[in-house]
Amino acid sequence: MSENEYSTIAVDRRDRVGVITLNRPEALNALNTELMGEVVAAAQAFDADPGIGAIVLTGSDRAFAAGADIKEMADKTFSDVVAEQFFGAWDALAGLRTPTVAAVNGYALGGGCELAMLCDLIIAGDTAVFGQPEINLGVIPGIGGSQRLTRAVGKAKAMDLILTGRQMKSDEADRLGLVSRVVPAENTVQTALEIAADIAGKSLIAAGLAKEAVNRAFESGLTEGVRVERNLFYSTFATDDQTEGMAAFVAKRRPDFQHR
Ligand SMILES: CCCCCCCCCCCCC[C@H](O)CC(=O)SCCNC(=O)CCNC(=O)[C@H](O)C(C)(C)COP(=O)(O)OP(=O)(O)OC[C@H]1O[C@@H](n2cnc3c(N)ncnc32)[C@H](O)[C@@H]1OP(=O)(O)O
Repeated sequence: MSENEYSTIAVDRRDRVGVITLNRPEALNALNTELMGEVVAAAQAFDADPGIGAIVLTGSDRAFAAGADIKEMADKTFSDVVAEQFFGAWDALAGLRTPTVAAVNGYALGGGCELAMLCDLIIAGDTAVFGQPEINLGVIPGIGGSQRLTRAVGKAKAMDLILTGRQMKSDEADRLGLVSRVVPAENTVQTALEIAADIAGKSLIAAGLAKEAVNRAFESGLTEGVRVERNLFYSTFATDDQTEGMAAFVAKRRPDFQHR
């Protein structure tokens, strides 16, 4: 779809940074099937564009996303949700090569917190609140929240947040390592754009390999993870970017990465 054909998101491009803004303010950016489909379509389009080196995902001042759309789920049955192909959308986001940066102000709850945790970096405004309140609805996190939150903050805090459904403010999220940085809410998006532009100025190949290596830590034991990292490191020496990067340092000049 072209950038102006989306109805639940706004899509923008700032040089080498793709920007996706959730745009369902009437429902605090609740994640319904239409919105998730559009987010994935826009993100995959940016991911396929060699001119894009990073993707920023953001919402409004009041809400990044207040969760999956409860009104869309309320009448679903066990068979309905088992049959839904909804999870494919989330798997597609998790599989992006391009580094992703979530810029979070306001509510990131349930699926909203899970969506932020699918991103590689989370830049939180000081008004951001995170949580997995699904238990209040008689359900549990369903898109990785119990897995990614536990790996991010540890069992004790994850159990606290998931069993009580409480909200966690940005300072606690920062202390626990759930978020990358906390900034004044008025600076959240601009800071995320600046960080994304910084990443987009690196070698796109090296950034993709670095992302794969870090994510492998979620999937492997230490020995296997170090082995994978080592092979990915070796592979950087097959790229022109490694040659250019190291030659630029020696010559005391900025590298001109060509992403190959
Ligand atoms: C994904 C959909 C589809 C597909 C089917 C397949 C199902 C299986 C796949 C889905 C798996 C999902 C897994 C996920 O882990 C599950 C969840 O995310 S469950 C939802 C978790 N989130 C919440 O429980 C938060 C709910 N919201 C609130 O508690 C409050 O709104 C708030 C955030 C504390 C803010 O409170 P207030 O400031 O008082 O604002 P309001 O409550 O009045 O809200 C304003 C307006 O927005 C509507 N709204 C808010 N949150 C949601 C939501 N999650 N879904 C739908 N609508 C929401 C709210 O109803 C108000 O609208 P209005 O009533 O004025 O029309």
